[in-house]
Amino acid sequence: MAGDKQAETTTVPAEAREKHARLAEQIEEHRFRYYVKDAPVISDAEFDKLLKTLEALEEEYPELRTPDSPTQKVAGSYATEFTAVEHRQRMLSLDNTFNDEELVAWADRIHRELGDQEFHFLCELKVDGLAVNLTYERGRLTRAATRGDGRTGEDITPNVRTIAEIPDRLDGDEVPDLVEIRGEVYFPGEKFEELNARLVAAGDKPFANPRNAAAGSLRQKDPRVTATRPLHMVVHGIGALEGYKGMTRLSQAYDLLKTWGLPTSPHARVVDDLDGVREFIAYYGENRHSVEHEIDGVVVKLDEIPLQGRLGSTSRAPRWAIAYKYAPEEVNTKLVNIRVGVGRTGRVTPYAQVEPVTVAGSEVEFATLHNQDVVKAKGVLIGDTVVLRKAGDVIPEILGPVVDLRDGSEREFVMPDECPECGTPLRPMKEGDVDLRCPNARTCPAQLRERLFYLAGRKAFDIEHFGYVAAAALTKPLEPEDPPLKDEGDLFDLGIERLLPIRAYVLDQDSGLPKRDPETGEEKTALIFANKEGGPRKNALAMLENIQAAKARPLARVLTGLSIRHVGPVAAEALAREFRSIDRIEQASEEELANTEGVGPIIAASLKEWFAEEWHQEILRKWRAAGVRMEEESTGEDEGPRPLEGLTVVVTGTLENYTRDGAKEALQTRGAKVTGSVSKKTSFVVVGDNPGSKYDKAMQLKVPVLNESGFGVLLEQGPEAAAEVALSSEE
Ligand SMILES: NC(=O)c1ccc[n+]([C@@H]2O[C@H](COP(=O)([O-])OP(=O)(O)OC[C@H]3O[C@@H](n4cnc5c(N)ncnc54)[C@H](O)[C@@H]3O)[C@@H](O)[C@H]2O)c1
Ligand SMILES: [Zn+2]
Repeated sequence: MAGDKQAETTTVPAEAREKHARLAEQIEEHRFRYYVKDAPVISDAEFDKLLKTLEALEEEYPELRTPDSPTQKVAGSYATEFTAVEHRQRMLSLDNTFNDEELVAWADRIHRELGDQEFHFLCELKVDGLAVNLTYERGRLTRAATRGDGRTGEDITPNVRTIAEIPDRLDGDEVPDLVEIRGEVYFPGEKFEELNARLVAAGDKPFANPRNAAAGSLRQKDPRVTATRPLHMVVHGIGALEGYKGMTRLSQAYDLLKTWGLPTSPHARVVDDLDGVREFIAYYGENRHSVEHEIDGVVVKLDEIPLQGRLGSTSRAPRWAIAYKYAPEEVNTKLVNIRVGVGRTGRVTPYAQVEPVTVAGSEVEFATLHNQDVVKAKGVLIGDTVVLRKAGDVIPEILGPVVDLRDGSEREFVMPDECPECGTPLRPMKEGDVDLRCPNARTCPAQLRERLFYLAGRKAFDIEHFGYVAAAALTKPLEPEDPPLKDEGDLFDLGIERLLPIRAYVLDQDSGLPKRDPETGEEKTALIFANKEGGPRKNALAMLENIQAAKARPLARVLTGLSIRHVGPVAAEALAREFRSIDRIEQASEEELANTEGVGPIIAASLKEWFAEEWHQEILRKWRAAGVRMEEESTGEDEGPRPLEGLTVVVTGTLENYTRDGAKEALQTRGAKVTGSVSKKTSFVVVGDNPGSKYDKAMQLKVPVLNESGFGVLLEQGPEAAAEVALSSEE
């Protein structure tokens, strides 16, 4: 019986054996593309899944776990362009964990092995680059090599010598006879696009992501090419060591390496227990992008070097260290199309439409591309498989193409000459600008739709039930041909009769594209405001009611709703507070506007431009006629007397009894205008400690200057009394 049982467990079904062989071959192929060609065709997450599948298969049929299996080896190989060199001590990989349970299991095992021994965890960042081994003999860099298969790497000494951060000679007299320094070479993310732009311009292959760029840049046949690449290194370990004693803690060894001039990481941290490790993991999970290099996780190590030796290693990884991997932010997907969108201010931007993929927990179908130069710089073609990245809450972006998967059917993106929504020829925003713009601001359906959507949004009129679909339907219905809104001027005159017959596409707010029926794939159209019986929908009536209610919104919101360039909610608040009516804003000189705190010259110019446009004036006329608020209503609190009306005051330096905002408010509630710069028209300059150049300017222009007690006089007794106590340049 016992014999039978054995036979059962050791017989691997042919099917499993074949599956194993197939997977192993695929894995080796991907490793070759990744480590030797620096051009993987699948994402790391996909690759890890293949490896996990293989591991699971070997778990089920341990017989398959031969020393040759990809699960048992340090991944990697070496290319024939380089001379093969043996590492003195093997370069290992790391075991991975993806959750707390696995981390606890790893730590438990250490506790078991070490018994009562005290030990510490050293937490480091897992730098996403490629491993290098630097050999220093008597303080001189004699060789640099890639990891290769862990025993044999590629000699890349001349290339590594081009990296400024890596010293040719170690500082200090007390250096070992021989030491192998292990570290990670990385390519900084913010330089990545620039590199691809250069490569594409020269007709070369762009890289898919910064990690591949690091590997590809370092592993150049010609080190002069490497020298042009902004490579950096972080030290993360020590291999062979001869003629040096007394390294007992890895963290202290790093401090020592630092004194030798090696680039150690400022982020490593020693902690006492797993809670400390968890904190470190959580912190960098949140702040993953505040670091100078890409990270794909955290590496936790046993800090005590002698104890590391006691734990030892498997054939591929040390037992005294483990990598905790964060959720992947990069996936591969197909670039289905590059479309162009028209924004609220008419800016026309290309964006990528990709085959929907899930990344960092959400489904992504669109990614930003900014402008046509960015599309070129990234070197992506329509139809490419691309690496898409979604980092935290940031809008998804395309890193680069997977060039090796091209089949010739891909095509280049061509920026259209005409607005995709209204056909107007596009123009640069300003002379020499890359960004193009649809100049048809008034009636371009895209611009009007975006303006209306913004106007109805939280920051402006805040009109409930007036969403993107309604904005689109009111400006570009399928039926009737004539839209109820020519521009936003007509908004407050809308009545239900005009709305009922409207049929339109149901638009997706993110893309501006019609939503599709999931079954038929057809673009959805609907009667937007009428119900099946042809009567008004509840939502439509509520929307109309809310539109009417919105007429009484505070002036700042009305201003925001006008979509004047650069005038967002903050500037609108400043304008409303200062001028208190649209008429007064219009009548103010550009200089007055520019001198208003929170406004400035750019907004001032933009306001002047806006008011000069006839159709904008018509919007104001119509809104006024409809009863939209055009003046700030005086609130109870600041309705008191305004003894400082007509004065312009500048506050500079630090006051003892007032914050800057407090001083400003005290002036404004009394009717004074507070500006940021001193001119001849300034009535008073209030100076605290360390006033700086505004004080000098006041002296120069002979503007009365008040110290803090003089400021008190101004507030309490008014301008005449204040003038008496003012300092002036005569004194
Ligand atoms: N997309 C593909 O086709 C493909 C193919 C092969 C491998 N890969 C990816 O490569 C990785 C596997 O590579 P691996 O076997 O080298 O293991 P690994 O990258 O998961 O971990 C080992 C390596 O981490 C590096 N490292 C970074 N920071 C470190 C630190 N602070 N301390 C110690 N080491 C640090 C070292 O270079 C070490 O060799 C996986 O992410 C895998 O997805 C992808
Ligand atoms: Zn247009």
